[in-house]
Amino acid sequence: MASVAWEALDGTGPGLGPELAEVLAGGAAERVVTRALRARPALDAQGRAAVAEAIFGVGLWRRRLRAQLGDPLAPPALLLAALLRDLGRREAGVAEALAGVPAGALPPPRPPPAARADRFSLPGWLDAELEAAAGPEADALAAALCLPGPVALRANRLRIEPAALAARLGAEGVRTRPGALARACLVVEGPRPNVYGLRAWQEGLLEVQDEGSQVLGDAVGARAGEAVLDACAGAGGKTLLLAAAVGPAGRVHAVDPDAERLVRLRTRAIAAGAARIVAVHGAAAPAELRVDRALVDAPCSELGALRRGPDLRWRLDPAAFERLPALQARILERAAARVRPGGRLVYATCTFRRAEDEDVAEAFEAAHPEFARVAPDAPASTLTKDGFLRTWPHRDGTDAFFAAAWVRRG
Ligand SMILES: C[S@@+](CC[C@H](N)C(=O)[O-])C[C@H]1O[C@@H](n2cnc3c(N)ncnc32)[C@H](O)[C@@H]1O
Repeated sequence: MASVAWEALDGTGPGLGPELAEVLAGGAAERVVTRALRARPALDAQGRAAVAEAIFGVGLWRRRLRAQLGDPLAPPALLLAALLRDLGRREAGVAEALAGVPAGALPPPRPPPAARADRFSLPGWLDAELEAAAGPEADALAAALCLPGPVALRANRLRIEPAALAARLGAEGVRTRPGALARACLVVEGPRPNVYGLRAWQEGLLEVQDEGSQVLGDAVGARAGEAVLDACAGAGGKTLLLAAAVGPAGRVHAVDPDAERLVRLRTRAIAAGAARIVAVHGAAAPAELRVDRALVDAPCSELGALRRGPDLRWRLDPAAFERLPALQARILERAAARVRPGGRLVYATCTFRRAEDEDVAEAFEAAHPEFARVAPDAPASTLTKDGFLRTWPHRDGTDAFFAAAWVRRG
C-alpha cells in the first residue's frame, strides 16, 4: 500500500465517494473499478492504478480502517483518507486532501489493531474459519489472504517444455523462475506483465494458472494415452493440463452443467492445440463412459482463493456453504461410478473448510470400501499425515487447495 503512487489521486480522489460506497454496499470491486476508469478517460497510467488501488483498498480493508478510525459508521471518503494515512503512510494532511475530506477530519492515528479480525480485515465468520483450519498459523494465513499472490504460468507441454518457455518469455522481457511444486509451472518475477499481450500467449504456449491449481492437476497422475474424466471442468483450467498429460493418444472427457464455461473451454482447447484430445460432453458424461482416472474439482466455498479478489470475503454468505457437502458428495459419487477397476479417483476443492474436504472424503470412503485411499501424486511437502494433499498461501505461495485420491480395487 505504501508503494502506490497515491499522489496521482490528486483531483480524482474527492470524486470517488459514489464508487467507494457501491463497493462497501456489496458491489463487485472489479466491475466498479472498470466503470470508474471508463468514466475518467483522461487519467494516465499512474492515475488509473491509484483509482483502482483506492477502490480495492477500501473494499478490502474496510474493517481495519473502521477500527483505526474508531468509527464503525465512517463515510467512504474518510475510509479512503484513513487508507492513505494508515496503510499508505502519507501525512494526515496529504491523505485528507487526496481523499477530499476537510483538513483535521482524521482523528489522531492509533496503533494497528490487536484482534486478528480487525488487523487483517476479516468478517467474523471468516476469522473463525481461519482459526479452525490453521490454528497457530491462522495469522500467517490471514496475512497471505490480504496479498494478491504471484502471477503463475503453466507451460502448455503439448507445445513447449517449461525451460524453453522460460527462455521465450525472457526474450519478451518477462523474467520467471520454475515453480517449486508443479511440473510445468513458471512463476513471474518482477512487475506483473500484460500476459495476454505476449507473443508466447498468443501462440498458445502458456496459460495463467495458480501453482496450487496446477498441483491439483498433476495430482491426478494422468499418463500418456489414458482416458480421464474431468467431472467439474468449468472453463477448463485443469482440463487443459490433463490434456497435455495424456497427449494426442489420450482423451479428457469434460463435463460441467455451466454451458457458458464449456464454450470457453472449447475455445481455449483450440488455442492450446488440445481440441482433438478434449471431448466436451455438457452436463453429464455418456452412460457407458469408463475412465482410467476421474477428477472431481468440486464447487466449493472457494475460501482458498480469497487472494484473487480483495472484496470477495465481504460478498460471501457463509449460510450458502451449508448445502455444499451434500452437493460435493453427489458429484463425487457420480464420478466414482465411471472409474474402471484399478483406476484412480481424485476429489479436490479450493477451500480449507474441513466440512467440504476431509469430511466429504471420509464419508465417501466409508460408503465405498471398493475405493482405497492413496497419496495424491504430489510433492511430499504438500501431503498431510493422513495422506491428503493441502497447499497453503502462507506456506506455498499458492491458493489453498485440498485433494484426496483413491484407487478402485479389483
Ligand atoms: C471449482 S469449479 C471448476 C474449475 C475448473 N475445474 C478449472 O480448473 O478451471 C467447480 C465447477 O463445478 C461446476 N458444478 C456445479 N455444480 C455441478 C454439478 N452438480 N456437477 C458437476 N459440476 C458442477 C461449476 O459449474 C464449476 O464450473
